[in-house]
Amino acid sequence: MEKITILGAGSWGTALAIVLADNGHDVRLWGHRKELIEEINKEHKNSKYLPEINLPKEINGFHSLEEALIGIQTIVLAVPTKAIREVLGQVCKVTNTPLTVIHVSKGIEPDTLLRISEIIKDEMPEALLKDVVVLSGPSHAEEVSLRHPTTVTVSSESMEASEYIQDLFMNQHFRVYTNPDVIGVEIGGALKNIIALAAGITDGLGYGDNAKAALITRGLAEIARLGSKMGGNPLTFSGLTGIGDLIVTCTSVHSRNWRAGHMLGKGKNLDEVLESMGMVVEGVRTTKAAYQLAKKYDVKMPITNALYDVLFNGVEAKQAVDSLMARVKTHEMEDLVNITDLPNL
Ligand SMILES: NC(=O)C1=CN([C@@H]2O[C@H](COP(=O)(O)OP(=O)(O)OC[C@H]3O[C@@H](n4cnc5c(N)ncnc54)[C@H](OP(=O)(O)O)[C@@H]3O)[C@@H](O)[C@H]2O)C=CC1
Ligand SMILES: O=C(CO)COP(=O)(O)O
Repeated sequence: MEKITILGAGSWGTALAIVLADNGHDVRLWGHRKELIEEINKEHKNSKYLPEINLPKEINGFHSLEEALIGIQTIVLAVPTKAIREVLGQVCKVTNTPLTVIHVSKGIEPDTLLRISEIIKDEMPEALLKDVVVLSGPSHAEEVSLRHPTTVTVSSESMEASEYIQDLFMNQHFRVYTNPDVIGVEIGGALKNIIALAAGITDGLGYGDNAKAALITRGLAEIARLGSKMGGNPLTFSGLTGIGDLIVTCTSVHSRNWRAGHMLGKGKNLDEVLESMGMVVEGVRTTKAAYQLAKKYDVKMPITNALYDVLFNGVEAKQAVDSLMARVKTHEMEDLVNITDLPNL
């Protein structure tokens, strides 16, 4: 049995607390809202984020970060990307113990263009950081908390750390793979949210499955184009953290990004949508970051650019789709195959 503290008592932090509690670990769930922590401890519920679920009584909620970290060597960081620096800053003030940091967030920081493992290294002194491990894959909290079959991948520069985390989480309902490609895993997990927003938009506009299949496929092409230029293994994008997460996020009603996109497609404006969600929609900030990354790496990302125009430049969703369809003709495998090398079929 290990002692683990999860930072962030939202949907995903709470669902992962259930997995770890089911595996017999001593799980502490830290959240910054006192009422929520009291509800977890007294009623074994998290009514805001997973209202249908009764939590295992073994999950202990903490409101004091200092108390939550006493005797702890492993933490799970389950807050939105934009809160990571703030939370880690608080962590570094209240512990002296080197930590294995498992992060489960899916985003990229605009402007710095750092991936989450890079933000963690940037924010924590080396003496406090033992290992960084990312856990990612097609895994909606709503289904994990019901113990429905789910598969994810963990990745770290240290295979030993990856295998340690694999063992912590793995059970009959939650199957964990390892993959040494941290860049590919983090880029796939972050960028699929952009495509999910776009898929929500086309669904909201009333376009059908053809449009969604096109977005998933061409979305994967642009994610893989950027991700491999950044140093990711192209094969990672055909795995759980690439196409796997892209499928689940673009097709599931649980997806916050898809739901936000759906409202945009129905004509709501971005502020109204984010206000009504009450949960993090990572794809919005990540669209900004990916737009900047595409420029930096000189990679074509037409779907990302179109979504950027809808979110930040006031372009109508339908007009953005029309412009994507009217792009100059091209070869499907434009970056992978030199057209003159193709066999003359
Ligand atoms: N939900 C899911 O199925 C999955 C989510 N993820 C990723 O996990 C990350 C978290 O997502 P998710 O759990 O869905 O998000 P939620 O919006 O459900 O929960 C986020 C939690 O973080 C808390 N929080 C926000 N800012 C701070 C802060 N500054 N200090 C302390 N706590 C803070 C929120 O508190 P408050 O209530 O006050 O807002 C809330 O408890 C995201 O990056 C997401 O992409 C990954 C896989 C699956
Ligand atoms: O990453 C997720 C599922 O794997 C969750 O996606 P959403 O944030 O869109 O709900």
